[in-house]
Amino acid sequence: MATAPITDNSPKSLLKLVEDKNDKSEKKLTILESHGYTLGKTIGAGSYATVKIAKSDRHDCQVAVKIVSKFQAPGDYLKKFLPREIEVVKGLKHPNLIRFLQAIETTHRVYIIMEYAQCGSLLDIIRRDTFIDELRSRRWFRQLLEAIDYCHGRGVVHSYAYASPEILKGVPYLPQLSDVWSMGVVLYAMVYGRLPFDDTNYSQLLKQVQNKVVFPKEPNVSQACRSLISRILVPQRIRMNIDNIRNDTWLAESLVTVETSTTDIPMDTSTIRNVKKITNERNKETKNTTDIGAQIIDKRQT
Ligand SMILES: Nc1ncnc2c1ncn2[C@@H]1O[C@H](COP(=O)(O)OP(=O)(O)OP(=O)(O)O)[C@@H](O)[C@H]1O
Repeated sequence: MATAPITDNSPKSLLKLVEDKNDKSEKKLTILESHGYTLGKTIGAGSYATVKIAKSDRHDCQVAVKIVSKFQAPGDYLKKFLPREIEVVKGLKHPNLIRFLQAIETTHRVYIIMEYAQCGSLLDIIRRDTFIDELRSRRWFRQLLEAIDYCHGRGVVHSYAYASPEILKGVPYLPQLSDVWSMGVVLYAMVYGRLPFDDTNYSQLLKQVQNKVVFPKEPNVSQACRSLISRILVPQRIRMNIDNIRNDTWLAESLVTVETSTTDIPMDTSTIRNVKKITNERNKETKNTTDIGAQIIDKRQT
């Protein structure tokens, strides 16, 4: 009895094709995909994490995904500091702070989903522009001030990597005033594009922070701005507080010029984030005990 040859069009091979198709559509989704996130390119890397951009179906926008590998990050960071940071940032909702959206933990990784800052970190912007002109510095410093004030109001102190003299000396200190010191360091870093103190050597740093702050000749920074910095970078008993700063002449100066300027601020939704890191790597332990990872996003005032 003659038998029909098996051709490519035979039911069997068609069936095989269908099976292949099914295999593809049933491909296992990654954990992020199953939560509605499609990962894109890498946009940055920190000490323990890689940060990638992603498209979120749920939020219908781009988000940043911080991916912490459990095999690379130290135990203390994973068990103590990271969970604490997540707990704290969950409760913070302010227009000048990067919004925390979700944390997902798997056996291998922790994913932190957050608002995406289009222009990267403040460090990225300083690196790109060498220093930040006073108009932008003033606007961003105001936003920093309001964000920090908001955090303080919620009992959250954000001690940046820029430790105040009282923290370096290990004497009793007022956390809010230490944050003010750190803000002074950030303002200095913005307008000069460098740090006021050399933090590579602890004993030198300790000496420097107790001396009068020194200003370089270049770039040219206004007397009013220098005066503000030099009233912040002083011992805590004479340091300005947030309310004093809010009413400072330099900071209170009108923003009208900023809003109408055509040359200023090339970015529409320019962002500052991660103000804590304009510097060399610092003592992680000190930083992680207090750091809430404040990130500032500039939602340009209109
Ligand atoms: N929400 C975000 N939007 C845009 N870029 C981001 C965001 N979060 C992080 N990045 C980018 O990824 C980089 C690494 O961020 P990450 O938070 O991991 O580390 P870091 O805080 O800068 O450094 P470290 O962890 O070493 O202190 C940042 O410097 C920034 O360029």
